[in-house]
Amino acid sequence: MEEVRSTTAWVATHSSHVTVDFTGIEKVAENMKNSLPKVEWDFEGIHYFDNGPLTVQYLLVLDTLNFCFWPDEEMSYDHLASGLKVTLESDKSAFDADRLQKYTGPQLRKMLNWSRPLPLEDERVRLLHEVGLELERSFEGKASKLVECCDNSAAKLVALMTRHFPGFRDHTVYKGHQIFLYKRAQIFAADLWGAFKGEGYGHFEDISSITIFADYIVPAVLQQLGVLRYRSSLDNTIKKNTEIVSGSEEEVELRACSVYAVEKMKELISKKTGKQVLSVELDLWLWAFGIQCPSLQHHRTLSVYY
Ligand SMILES: Nc1nc2c(c(CN[C@H]3C=C[C@H](O)[C@@H]3O)cn2[C@@H]2O[C@H](COP(=O)(O)O)[C@@H](O)[C@H]2O)c(=O)[nH]1
Repeated sequence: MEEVRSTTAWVATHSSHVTVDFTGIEKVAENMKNSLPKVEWDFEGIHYFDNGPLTVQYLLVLDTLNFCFWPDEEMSYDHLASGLKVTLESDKSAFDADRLQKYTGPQLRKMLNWSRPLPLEDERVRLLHEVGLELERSFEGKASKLVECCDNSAAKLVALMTRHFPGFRDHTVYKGHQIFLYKRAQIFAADLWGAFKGEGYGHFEDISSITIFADYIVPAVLQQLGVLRYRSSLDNTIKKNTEIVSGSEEEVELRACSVYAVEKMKELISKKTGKQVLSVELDLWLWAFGIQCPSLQHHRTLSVYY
């Protein structure tokens, strides 16, 4: 995760389209210092949970598919989480590694109770197959084995995920430098931590090492809070819902500056309160705020990473 931290900081100090506003960070930190808002994991009540290895399998499948909902206005993360939950409740072997390798687009639609093609459906199917195959080859088909290999380290888990599953390698090149964001790999660690309440499969000694998960909701919230400022051309692009190309300077800056800004916010809140704040806690608060704000306009990039 050090790579995520240092490379996103590099983007923030070389950015052309997005600026991190330290006065904005100061204001948010000042507001938060007296009442650190805690958002419960699964505040929506949409996830599968049985306190065992099947929950780990569920979360891995969920985060394999946890990207790009916006092209269909009615599709959202909630549909995915609850659709997979219902599927697993009615068929406990639905996410066995051999079955993951065989799903088709129409079968995935059925799982999510969806009648039209899903956004990036072929990519979703390909990534499911990839995860099933590698789980079978290296982890006896079980996501729980993968987690057991990590010695209660979230950093090790992210490293293992990105080593074994190419679809989780969320990195890019910006102004000649390799930038790491690792959104879905980190969110998998955070989901385990949240679901198991920091115990069992969710026990990570270094949960403080993970950063926020750079998606399309958090940058929009940060802009609304005055923490990020956009150049007018980027602002117009977002307001007009014009697509931003994956890997473009604008896209990388939106994501990387979000990670960097929340790291700075976290340091400031910790300094003001004398208490350790986690990026994952700030992320959940920002994200929950964002999805409850339907007028929030976010950037649109077709991507399998977020
Ligand atoms: N930064 C950040 N991004 C997150 C999440 C989550 C869900 N986390 C669950 C874990 C525990 C909680 O109870 C949450 O339910 C999804 N996303 C991203 O949002 C986008 C979908 O948005 P919309 O189109 O409106 O459904 C998409 O990029 C998706 O990947 C998060 O926590 N943090």
